[in-house]
Amino acid sequence: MNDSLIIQPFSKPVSGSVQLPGSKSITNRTLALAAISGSKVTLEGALFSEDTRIMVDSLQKLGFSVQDDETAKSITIEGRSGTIPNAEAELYVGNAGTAARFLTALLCLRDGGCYDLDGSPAMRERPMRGLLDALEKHGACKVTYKGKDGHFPFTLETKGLSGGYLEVDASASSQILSALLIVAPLAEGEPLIVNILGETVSHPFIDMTLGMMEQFGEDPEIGGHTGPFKFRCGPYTAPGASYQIEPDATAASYFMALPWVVGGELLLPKCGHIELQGDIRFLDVLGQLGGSFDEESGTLQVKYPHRLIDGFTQNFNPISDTFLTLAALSPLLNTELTITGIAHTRKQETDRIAAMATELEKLGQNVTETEDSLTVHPDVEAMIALTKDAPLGIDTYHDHRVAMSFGILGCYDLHGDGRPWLEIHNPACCAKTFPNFFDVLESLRS
Ligand SMILES: O=C(O)C1=C[C@@H](OP(=O)(O)O)[C@@H](O)[C@H](O)C1
Ligand SMILES: C=C(OP(=O)(O)O)C(=O)O
Repeated sequence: MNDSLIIQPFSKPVSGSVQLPGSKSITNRTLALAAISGSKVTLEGALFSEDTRIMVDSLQKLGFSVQDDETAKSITIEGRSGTIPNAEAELYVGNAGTAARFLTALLCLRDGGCYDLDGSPAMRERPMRGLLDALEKHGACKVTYKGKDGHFPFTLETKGLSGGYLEVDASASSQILSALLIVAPLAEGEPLIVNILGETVSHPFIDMTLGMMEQFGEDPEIGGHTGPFKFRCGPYTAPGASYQIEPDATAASYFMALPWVVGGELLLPKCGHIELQGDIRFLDVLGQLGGSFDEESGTLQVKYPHRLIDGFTQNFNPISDTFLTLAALSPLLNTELTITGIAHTRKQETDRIAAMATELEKLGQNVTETEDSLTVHPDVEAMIALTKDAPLGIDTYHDHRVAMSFGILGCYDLHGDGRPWLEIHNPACCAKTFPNFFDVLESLRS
């Protein structure tokens, strides 16, 4: 793919059906749960992208048998009942938050292992301390940092996970808690009780973890879904020989938004059956923008009979991966938009609040940031003036969601004559979760 992609606006309302990739979060959770189960499982409808490739490659380096078939979108993995086959490995987790946190916890199940872990430059800045401190304090590992304390790269000398009582600060990322919950039932001896210190962000992802642990035969004994959590001891059992992965609800958010931008309607097969992913609640946000949704045989139909353009305030903490989808469209609203609850996204692929603010300001929008919020005062006239002579370039900061969100905005026929006005730099960064995003968008145009 070229270094830059000029987005061709849609000259007529969109219609058609979008085949979405499998969920990143469910694919990488299934791989982690299956690896430490006593079962052989085939993931169907799995995501094939950078983040899941990293998980598959790492599990193979650790000695697990993992076979994948990208054409069939299936991955088969043989569980080793909590054993990590190889005692030594060098793992590279790129910028995959799920792989970084889930693998770190998984490794600690091995007594006497020594693993070197590193990530991309962005990952070296992302929060790991809550997880590493909890594991180290519990005696499950010794961590030697090779760069900045609390961050990648580090060496993990692992000692096995014992039962007892463990406290974790997961206020920087829910993945820290999810990682511990995934390994908790494999603790040796007495059951492991996991207690949360302070607030957790993105709580629907904790529900996803607990829901999938339940599918794999575990159920917390106490504390419900807010903790403390206590599981029985023993490996997981897969719910069957195959496991169907839901389509990715965050990826769906771009195509839920597209008909609002260009008119028309889209069909999203299997999106009517999404149960594990909180991001499907982005539909409630779009409902406030006039969206109407029908569900037939699991296919979700998205259309906008009334294109409401009033702005509003919304706490995006539970669905923070989708805040960029809405923020990028804010220039097309007619009143101010405020998004709150997103401080933790400053420590994700990039500082997402700063990235969105910078790019929206480039488009002439009046933007105010606080530590945990973003307010946009839309100014469509300024955007028209700034793009009248040539397409304006959007920087994407190696963040797939910045690229995809502004990609949807660029589909709007801003000048009324089909002239392109937005150019996405480094569109290939979508490979993290949705490698063919811009091809799918193009197919809808024709
Ligand atoms: O557990 C998961 O699969 C995820 C949890 C969320 O991370 P944070 O809890 O760090 O927000 C989300 O942003 C990420 O894309 C996927
Ligand atoms: C935050 C995200 O990813 P990660 O799994 O790396 O945290 C994301 O996909 O928006």
